[in-house]
Parts: sequence; structure tokens; C-alpha cells
Amino acid sequence: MTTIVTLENMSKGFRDGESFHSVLNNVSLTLQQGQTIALTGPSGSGKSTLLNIIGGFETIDSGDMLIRQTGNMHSVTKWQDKQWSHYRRQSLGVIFQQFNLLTPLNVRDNIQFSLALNQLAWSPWCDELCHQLGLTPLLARNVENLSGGQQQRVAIARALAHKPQLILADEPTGNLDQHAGLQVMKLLTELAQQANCCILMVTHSEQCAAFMQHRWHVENQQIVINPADMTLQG
Ligand SMILES: Nc1ncnc2c1ncn2[C@@H]1O[C@H](COP(=O)(O)OP(=O)(O)OP(=O)(O)O)[C@@H](O)[C@H]1O
Repeated sequence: MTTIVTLENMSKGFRDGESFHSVLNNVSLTLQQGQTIALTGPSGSGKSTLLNIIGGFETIDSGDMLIRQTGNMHSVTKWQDKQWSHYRRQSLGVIFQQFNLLTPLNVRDNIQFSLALNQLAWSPWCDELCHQLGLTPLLARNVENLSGGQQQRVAIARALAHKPQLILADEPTGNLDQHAGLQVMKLLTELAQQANCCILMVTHSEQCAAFMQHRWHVENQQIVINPADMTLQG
């Protein structure tokens, strides 16, 4: 298996006025190509923080993070904005709670925009994505007029359109009904198999977690990998 991200003795906390609040302490882990992982843990334990770190949206306090780019692992410690945006554009698909859709644009243009950043054209995979996500009849609609669930599905299509090597998803089915949620989980798993991409997904749902091969649990500032008989908690 090919390693795409490594965290080595990574710690992260936040300043709160005079005090310092440690969130993740001395965490080491690897993400492998094609691996799908459900990330669980109590509220406030650091799940989104971990996703933000791996996506380069938060810096780490100590330790190191290495990311595979052009065939080699690179420490991100000296990365400038240029390297981060290249990594995010080319290798990363992000499905976060804030959809960050381009609001003056319609559904098709939102998806097209993410393809254009990688000089990619609309492909049969995009048609399949839109079909499976129920977006085909909505392609010409302005995204700001869509419901929360519809916007979430557009965000998912946009994140998957360029078949990224790593998908970071934070409760990707949070705004969807059960049918649409299962459809999204099937799509994510299909993509992981087809394109050998890795998925790290925060979820509180046992049903969604069951689609992933592995379970990681955040507790006491540590990541417990594949905990036996783990009970999902909110
Ligand atoms: N930018 C920030 N500034 C200060 N504190 C932060 C920041 N981001 C996160 N935190 C704190 O870090 C801790 C972990 O937050 P995080 O959002 O990662 O938890 P979570 O496990 O994703 O929680 P939830 O399941 O409720 O979404 C919380 O105590 C939170 O208040």
C-alpha cells in the first residue's frame, strides 16, 4: 500500500485568552491509498481539527506532517501557500459542513469550476455523479436557491468530480434523508474502489461508519485505531 499522509508525533492546541487548550497530543498515524476510515469520537474531541490539519487549514504546533506529492513524501513544515493550494486543488476533495459553494453560479458551474482548476473537462463520471446524487434536474439552478440537502449534494459532487487521492469529509450526510445518505455512502465507496482514493470521514452514524473499512476513534487527545467493540458516541 502507498502512504499518502503521515503524522509524526503531532500536537495541536488552541489558545483561549491566557490559557492553552491541548486538543491532539503526540499523534502518529498514516493514511494509505485506497483506505476508507470512519472517524468517531465525542463532541469537541478534535475530529474536525484533525481533518483541518490534514487539509492544511490549521497548522500544527509540534511534530511533523508529510504528504505525498509527485511520487515522494514531503514535510509540510516549509510549505508556502503555493504548495498548499497545489495539494488542495489536485489531491484533495473536501466535504465540510460549510459548503462554500460559489453562490452566483449554478450547479453545473460549481462542479465545472473545481474541474477547471485542474484543467479537466466534464466527464462521464461527472454525469454519473450528478445522476446518483439526484442533481441532473438541478444543473441549471442557482445554488443559492437550493435547500440545505441539495447544496450538500452539490458540495459532494464538486469534491468528487476530479477523483482526488484523498477525501476529507465532515458528516457528509448530515443534512440528507436516509435514502440520499445511503446513496452518498455508496458513491464514496465506489469512488474509493474505482480511483483507489483514501477517505477520512467524520461521522456519528453507525450506518455510515459501516461503509468504511476502518474505524478510528478520537479520545483523550489520541487517535485509537480500529478500537475493538467500539460504541459510536455523539
Ligand atoms: N479555531 C479554534 N480556536 C479555538 N479553539 C478551537 C478552534 N477550533 C477548534 N477549537 C477547539 O478544539 C476542540 C476540538 O474541536 P473540534 O471542532 O475539532 O471537535 P469535534 O470533535 O470535531 O467536535 P464536534 O463533534 O462537536 O464537531 C474544541 O474544544 C474546540 O472548541
